[in-house]
Amino acid sequence: MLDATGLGKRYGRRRWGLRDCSFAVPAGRVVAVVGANGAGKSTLLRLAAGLTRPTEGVIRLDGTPVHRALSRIAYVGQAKPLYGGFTVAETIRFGRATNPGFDARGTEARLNDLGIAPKCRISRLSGGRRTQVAIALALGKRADVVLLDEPMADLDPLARLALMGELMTTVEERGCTVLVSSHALTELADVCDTLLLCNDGALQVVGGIDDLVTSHRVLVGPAEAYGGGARIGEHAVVSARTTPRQATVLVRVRSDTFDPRWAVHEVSLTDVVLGYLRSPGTTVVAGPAEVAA
Ligand SMILES: Nc1ncnc2c1ncn2[C@@H]1O[C@H](COP(=O)(O)OP(=O)(O)OP(=O)(O)O)[C@@H](O)[C@H]1O
Repeated sequence: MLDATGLGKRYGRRRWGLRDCSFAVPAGRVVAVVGANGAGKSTLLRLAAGLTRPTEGVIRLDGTPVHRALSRIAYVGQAKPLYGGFTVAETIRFGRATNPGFDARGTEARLNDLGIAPKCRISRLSGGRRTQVAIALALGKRADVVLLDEPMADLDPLARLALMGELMTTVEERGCTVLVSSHALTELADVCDTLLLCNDGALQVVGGIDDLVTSHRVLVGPAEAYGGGARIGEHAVVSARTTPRQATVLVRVRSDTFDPRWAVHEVSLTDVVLGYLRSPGTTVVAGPAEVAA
């Protein structure tokens, strides 16, 4: 279980990168960490990696503060710190020398499958190839928690699919927990089961993606059917977009009963994320039991 209580990180004297952040993610989950630019995603992942200490609160892995559990955590940040002068084979040897239990053979095989030969020099690889090496090294560590910050940013569509497939296989085989921060919501929806949505330095939504998708609907109807309130019937309004003629409203549903003036649409992860990002004041935070369900 990776859990945080009252977690916060302040940069300098006044600027909070993240504040009052509490969640609990059981082992074996694949977590989408999403939010606007500057929302606090990288800060959260660096705190989870033990690379930066919290200003307040705590983040633990199975009850131990993460900075005392570093051998169980693998992290790939946005800057991929590989030695340009090393070959891929030397990089793998370095991984084995610095991480007990490192899967050198599996890492080499994984990179070979991607067409990255052991003798390739890191400095000669493209940005996307370097990302693939960095991720292969992180997975080779056989860690209990894998943290990937924007891993898809410089991967082509096929490489993104391959990465998502690899993450699913790794989680199925090893039961580890994966946190992936990304703006690629469609790819995340295919592989992630849990959502952590950061908004302006706070955790706005925490929960199981299936639960979130089944408990929300988009209602489309005539503008006069929506009075601008916090509810439509018994359903809680998350956010609304209106034109003089039409209202499009994301609601958190309370029942199957809807005013017949509304066309009711099922939602995707993207609909949920965009709806909450448009409405920073609306928060949904599931307890550990709900995330675990
Ligand atoms: N080292 C730092 N020093 C000062 N402020 C920082 C530092 N790192 C992050 N911040 C600030 O903390 C806030 C959160 O930044 P963070 O990088 O965690 O956001 P993010 O959600 O990962 O953004 P992006 O999607 O653009 O990568 C921002 O306001 C950012 O300017």
